[in-house]
Amino acid sequence: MVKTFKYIYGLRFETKGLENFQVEGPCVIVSNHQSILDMIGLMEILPDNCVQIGKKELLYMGPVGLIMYLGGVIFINRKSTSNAKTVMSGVAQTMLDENVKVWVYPEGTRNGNGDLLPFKKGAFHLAIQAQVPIIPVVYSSFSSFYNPAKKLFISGKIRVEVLQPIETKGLKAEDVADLTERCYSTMRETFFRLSGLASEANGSAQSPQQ
Ligand SMILES: CCCCCCCCCCCCCCC(=O)SCCNC(=O)CCNC(=O)[C@H](O)C(C)(C)COP(=O)(O)OP(=O)(O)OC[C@H]1O[C@@H](n2cnc3c(N)ncnc32)[C@H](O)[C@@H]1OP(=O)(O)O
Ligand SMILES: CCCCCCCC/C=C\CCCCCCCC(=O)OC[C@@H](O)COP(=O)(O)O
Repeated sequence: MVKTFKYIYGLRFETKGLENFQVEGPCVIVSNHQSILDMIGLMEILPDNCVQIGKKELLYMGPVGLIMYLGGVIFINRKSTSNAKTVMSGVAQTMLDENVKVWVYPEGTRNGNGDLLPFKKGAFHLAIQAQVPIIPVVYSSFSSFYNPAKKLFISGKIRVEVLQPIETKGLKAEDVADLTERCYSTMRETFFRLSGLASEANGSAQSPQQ
């Protein structure tokens, strides 16, 4: 049902690298998060046996919260790191026992500012604790067709790339920072390339013709 919104809003997806989802066993999928429109992009490529990590406030969104709950979304309290850590440690064991993939938005919030926010570390702890690969997924910038501040929402194309899995076998908790940084730079580079944007050192992005 969520996928059908792409026809209503005139969104086209161009997807590359879906074969990278063909890993044996569970994995942690990380992707950038610009807006609620990401839910359409999520459903466009969602692999089988995959659940998402979501903020607990979403559980209270009436029928939508109920659908998410029944769909297996794992709710975390972002205001309590210790609570979120406890939940995610449980997830590491469950994903192995039940062979599920877990989808995390490592920016931890929506960001439509034409760049990626620094990544939170939960997804990377999870992958290392479960010793499963990380699969980065990058969606191009929505800003050419969707910008709430400018009251812009027209039809547009979203490029999606599923990148090659990053192995975590043998990595330990002390490797989380490096792994996070590696994943962040690969995804940021891909984001700028897919969006046709030139990156700037201060984090804001400009299109080459601007
Ligand atoms: C009509 C039909 C409708 C159907 C619709 C169906 C839709 C499908 C549902 C889709 C749901 C989508 C939901 C999207 C969202 O809600 S995004 C927001 C929620 N998600 C997240 O926040 C995930 C990303 N966040 C994290 O991973 C964070 O790390 C978090 C675990 C939450 C902790 O937060 P915070 O304290 O702010 O982060 P830090 O990363 O800075 O961590 C602080 C220190 O703790 C250490 N840490 C973190 N996690 C762990 C862990 N698991 N184990 C051990 N240690 C951990 C981390 O290393 C930091 O310490 P150091 O600085 O390294 O010393
Ligand atoms: C003009 C907007 C058009 C909306 C198109 C909707 C298409 C999808 C249809 C129904 C799906 C409803 C599912 C709602 C799930 C919301 C997930 C989400 O995006 O949560 C925000 C959360 O990650 C971060 O929250 P904050 O950015 O910190 O607060």
